[in-house]
Amino acid sequence: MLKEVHWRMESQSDSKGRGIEMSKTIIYNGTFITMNAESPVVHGNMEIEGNRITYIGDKLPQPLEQYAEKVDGKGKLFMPGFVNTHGHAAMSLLRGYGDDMALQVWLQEKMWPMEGKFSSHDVRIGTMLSLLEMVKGGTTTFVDMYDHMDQVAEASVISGIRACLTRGVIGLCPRDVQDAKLAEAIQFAKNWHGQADGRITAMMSPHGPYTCPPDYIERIVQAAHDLDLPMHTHMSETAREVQDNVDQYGLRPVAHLEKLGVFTRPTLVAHAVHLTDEEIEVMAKYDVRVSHNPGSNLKLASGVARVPDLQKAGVLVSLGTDGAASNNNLDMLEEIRLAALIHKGVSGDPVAVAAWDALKMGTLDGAKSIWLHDVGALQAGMKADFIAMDMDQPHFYPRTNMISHVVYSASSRDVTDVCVDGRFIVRNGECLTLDEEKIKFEAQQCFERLTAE
Ligand SMILES: CSC[C@H]1O[C@@H](n2cnc3c(O)ncnc32)[C@H](O)[C@@H]1O
Ligand SMILES: [Zn+2]
Repeated sequence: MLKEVHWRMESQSDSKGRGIEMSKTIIYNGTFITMNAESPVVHGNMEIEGNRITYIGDKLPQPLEQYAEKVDGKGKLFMPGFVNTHGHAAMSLLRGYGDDMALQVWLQEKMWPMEGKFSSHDVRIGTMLSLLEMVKGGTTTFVDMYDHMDQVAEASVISGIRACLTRGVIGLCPRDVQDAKLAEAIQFAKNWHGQADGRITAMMSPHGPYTCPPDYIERIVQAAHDLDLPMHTHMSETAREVQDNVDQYGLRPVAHLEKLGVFTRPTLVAHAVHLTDEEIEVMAKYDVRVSHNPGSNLKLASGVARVPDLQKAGVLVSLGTDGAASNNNLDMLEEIRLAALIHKGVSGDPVAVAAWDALKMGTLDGAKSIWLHDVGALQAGMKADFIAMDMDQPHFYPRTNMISHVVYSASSRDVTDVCVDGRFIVRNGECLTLDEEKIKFEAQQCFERLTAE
């Protein structure tokens, strides 16, 4: 499954026999969306040394021949890779298995029975299928909450992607099972946080307030304190969830999680669709970050999150796909476009989420949402996580506004190259690190075995 890819630094001599350190890469003659508001689009060159961008601008820091790798950027649009801030990668095995259902029915009648049969092999293959789709579509960082997380971490390392991973725990089980799941989540975080040159980070995750009893959530918060890790959870996804929370605990989910101390840790919540003005204020006060999942929320008929109100209140909002069983793809360009479109439609305000804001949610704000402060923009000093798109397509003409073209016209099929941490993992549309044919074949086998059992 793992393709051998060799990366070597070239060392050469110049005409006078002096050694030249050929360790840098230059992308020349390109168009770059930087995500820096002061110079959002740059025409010129980007220099990379190791895993960092060392220069971006219209100059050439050193003569072209002195670069170890030279990439002709003509006809290519470069931008930061997408940051998918919520998902369950292994669920791509259940793509198309339960459509046109509301969340609770979908979970209880379709997903949970099938997930109960998942082996660690299934999680590995499902995750690899998702990784292929994500990297080929330009995602360079993803968040994943699931079970058998060692498989997810190993697959992520093999693929070369950047990942923020968490063993999600559901606490609707006897105390000894709760204990075992929490111990597993702690061990996973201890083993993997900071691994792969820092490409892997970890969080602690109660699945949601409706699947974890209050005392269990408190214990998970304590573990997050002990490990100094952030929290990630589903929250206020459906109106029914909010009403059930009020009926069971006398509080809406935000007050409930606040009471349990969740927001004393840095927190990223997924969905946050059903919020009051007061809840938005509380979230802003605690700097709670929101992963907005418009595709999944529309498909499960959960509603539309109050993104413009959250942003006005100062809440950092990013974008996630959720799993492929509720989306049904992992295409961040689609989420970016949906974010830019649905909030205009719902509010009647054409700038409710403008193109630039949607693109920022899918890149720079996504990175910030998971506390990565050197990812998400093309700028000297930032990590070299970027993608290239083929601009020589009809839908990129005329050359009016490249940001508009990416948000409103582009497709994930336009992504040609993907670089994470200074290493190309997709070139000319082909994933260099994962064996696509083998993974597709094995994913089909997993699905057939799961549904035959
Ligand atoms: C404990 S591992 C993750 C768990 O989450 C389930 N899941 C997938 N999508 C959603 C969603 O939109 N809301 C709530 N829970 C979701 C998945 O089936 C796994 O069991
Ligand atoms: Zn989810």
